[in-house]
Amino acid sequence: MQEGQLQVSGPTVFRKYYNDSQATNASFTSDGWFITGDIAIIDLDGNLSLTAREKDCLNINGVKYPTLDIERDVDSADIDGILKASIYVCPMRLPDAPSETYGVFYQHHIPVDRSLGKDELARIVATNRAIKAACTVSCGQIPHIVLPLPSPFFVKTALGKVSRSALSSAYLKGTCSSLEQQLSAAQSHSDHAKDGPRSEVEHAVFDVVSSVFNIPSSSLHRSLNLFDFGASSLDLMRLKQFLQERLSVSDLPTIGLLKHPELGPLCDYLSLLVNSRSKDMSSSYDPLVCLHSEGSQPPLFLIHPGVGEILVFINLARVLNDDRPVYALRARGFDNDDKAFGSLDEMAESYTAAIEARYPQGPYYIAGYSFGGAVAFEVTKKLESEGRTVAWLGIMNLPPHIQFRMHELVWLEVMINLCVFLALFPDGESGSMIAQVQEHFPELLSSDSEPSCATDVIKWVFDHSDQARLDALQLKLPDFERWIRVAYDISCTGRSYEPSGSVRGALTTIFCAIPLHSMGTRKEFKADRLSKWADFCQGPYEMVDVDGEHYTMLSETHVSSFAERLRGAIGRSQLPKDSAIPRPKLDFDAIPIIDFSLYSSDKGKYFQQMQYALEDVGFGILVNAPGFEDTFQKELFSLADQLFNKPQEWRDALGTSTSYSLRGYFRADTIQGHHKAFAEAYRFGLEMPSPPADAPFWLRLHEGPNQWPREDDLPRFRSMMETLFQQYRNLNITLNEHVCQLLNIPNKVLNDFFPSKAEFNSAIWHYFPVSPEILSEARDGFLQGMHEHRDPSTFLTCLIQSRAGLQAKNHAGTWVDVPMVPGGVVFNIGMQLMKLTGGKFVATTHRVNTLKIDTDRFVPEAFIRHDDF
Ligand SMILES: O=C(O)CCC(=O)C(=O)O
Ligand SMILES: [Fe+2]
Repeated sequence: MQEGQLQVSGPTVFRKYYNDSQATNASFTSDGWFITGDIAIIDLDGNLSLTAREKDCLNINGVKYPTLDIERDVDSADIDGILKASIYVCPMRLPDAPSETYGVFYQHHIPVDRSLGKDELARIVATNRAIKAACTVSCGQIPHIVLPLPSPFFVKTALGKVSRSALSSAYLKGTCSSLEQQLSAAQSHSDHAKDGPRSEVEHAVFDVVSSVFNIPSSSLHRSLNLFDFGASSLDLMRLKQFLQERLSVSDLPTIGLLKHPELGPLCDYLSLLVNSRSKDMSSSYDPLVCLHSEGSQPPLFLIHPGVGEILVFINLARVLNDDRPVYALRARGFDNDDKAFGSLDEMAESYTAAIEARYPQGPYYIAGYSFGGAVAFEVTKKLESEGRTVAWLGIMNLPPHIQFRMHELVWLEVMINLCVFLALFPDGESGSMIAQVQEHFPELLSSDSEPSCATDVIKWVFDHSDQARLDALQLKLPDFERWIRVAYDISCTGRSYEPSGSVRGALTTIFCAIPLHSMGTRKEFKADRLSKWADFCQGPYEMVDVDGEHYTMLSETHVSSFAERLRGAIGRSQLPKDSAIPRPKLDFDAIPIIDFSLYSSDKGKYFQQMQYALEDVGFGILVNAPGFEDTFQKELFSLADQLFNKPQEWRDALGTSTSYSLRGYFRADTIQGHHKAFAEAYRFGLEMPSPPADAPFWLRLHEGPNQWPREDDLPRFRSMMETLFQQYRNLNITLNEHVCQLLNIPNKVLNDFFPSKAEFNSAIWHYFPVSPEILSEARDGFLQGMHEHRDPSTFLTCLIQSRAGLQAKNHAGTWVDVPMVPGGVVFNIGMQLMKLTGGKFVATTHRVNTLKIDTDRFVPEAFIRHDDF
């Protein structure tokens, strides 16, 4: 049972649109069935269910793009000059075009037949350009037309929705051609002024690009990216050939195109190439080719299959749509005198280094197609052995043991495989091709290495390939020959490859397609071969069936469904990632010091350090945090010093025993038992009215009027402490947002729960220095300043300290000193935040050790819902 297009016919079905043969032709099959536009399924009992609307999707070369998604993306781009939800993406088919395209129409007040002023045109051109860019980013396809139209064009259907087909057909009928012409003239004028071609070579490049991609030159500009507007591997081959002809360059390196997908840089590169008349413009070998440059998530790295090229990933990168850049790794040996890699390990070494250099911070997402799967496995192990996090490893239809297969791959077969891969023979004819080649070159039978007659064989096969396909690929004999050599060298590296070791943390996904004939059925291939990956994964591992066969799983037909499964797998990798990685938490021997100003100058580094502090240590010291300058801190310490130096009776008069809410002064060294500490404190918070006398004590804790010393007794004390209090609040609110970014949740989530001011309190601690009298009470290197504990706080706890003395316990049980850094703010995680993050952030046990305190230590701190003291 399969879904299909619902077509209806019968006495109750209308037979044509009145006076509109174009609409009729578009909506009826040639034998008179009405194409409803619904996708439906009929079950075994004959029940019909509608499953989707076909017309809500664009169908470009067989790839479907939901129009609503594109509209939503344009809406969220907040483009000047359009109202929210007033934009319609309308599929259309131009006369004689092989595939559908689309137009974008939005509501505007100008009538279509009026001639417009210069400024008005310029505004609309800017809006249209922004819409075009947003659409192209959204679906990878450039709209055929973007037009503002007045409201009468936006006809509603019986269901009250704007009819997209009415918009398309109004456009196709030429109803808005005067407006279209005015805009197109204005646009090409502005393109020229701003961004258009600047030299002869550039004009030539624009012309060629325009004809290869069938886009008017007027809509090309230097910042357009070939991949973003949907270049396929075939397009690139054609582009290369046309550029070579037009620029009279005999051998334009493919890599030159792959590395300069933006028109501007491509023009610069080609200008240099032409001007220097040099054939060799490719720089030294770099395996990475960027196929998609945008996205907020870590990049995906894709490793080439046995043929060494990465063209097969271009479509995948185009439809992946996973908010992450995509890089492909291309084998060595295609360009200049580059030599192929001598071993799989050398290859993995080189790719690992390139990946690390491009994206040092990780985590890594890596996949390999066919032979590339084994390389991806080796790269993953190398990264993990260097302590890096690989979140996901994807292996596309390759078992771990490949030696037997690589030995099967004699030279002849490697060559034929490349032909199959490039579709140089009609379907199903590769077997007979092998037989024919063997008949012509009997010496091949006994040869598993490259035969002496290789050049003749290659030429013979080339001559017997599908010439139309060769033309379409623009593949010339020397390129074909070199390619076969690279592919053969790669397959040789696999002959001695023995998998060993295992992937530690990454989720490993094995994508299973229909295997090559010699491997049996998919079921057998999975059970006998692919499942052996389980022996090489310590982390989670899964098998995912995909559409198509070994060589077609990424083809135009299957690439969308493959992309969907790949996205799913990457998505799953994020869940078990943290629990699966056996990186021990609390494995620290120093407290990280983080420069807050990195947040502006190098966000990546800032978050990397923050992540380590929150996930692995539970503690950190921020320097350059706004509002905590060293001079400000010093004044606070000096005021604290003055407060605690007042006579005992003066301090007792501000004592907590006289405050319902326990605000004020108290001595911790008079407490008996575990909580006894050689310290005293002054507690305060936001000014609050006295709680009712009958309120239960737990509702009164820390909420009430402060017991401030008199201003003339201790000038500036109150105002400085109130300022500090504000600064802590502000810092917490900022850090909450950073925490959200690390947790990958909307920035405001934590601040939405940030408590009202009343629940935000402060204390100033005064720790007594070690003295001969109390020294005898020390046990195991510890004398109590504050007992060993974890904070109960829900948000980051922050404090400033005048001296060292605080210690945090690592996983080995060693106490690590939290150093005193002038102008620093110590922050740490409490148990609530640890629980809220499922243990991602760690609440670390800490204490204050009087043995470390040689002279009075003052600590004004801030806490939120923090009543453990
Ligand atoms: O005074 C210090 O350094 C630490 C204080 C503390 O851990 C707390 O109040 O929870
Ligand atoms: Fe604490």
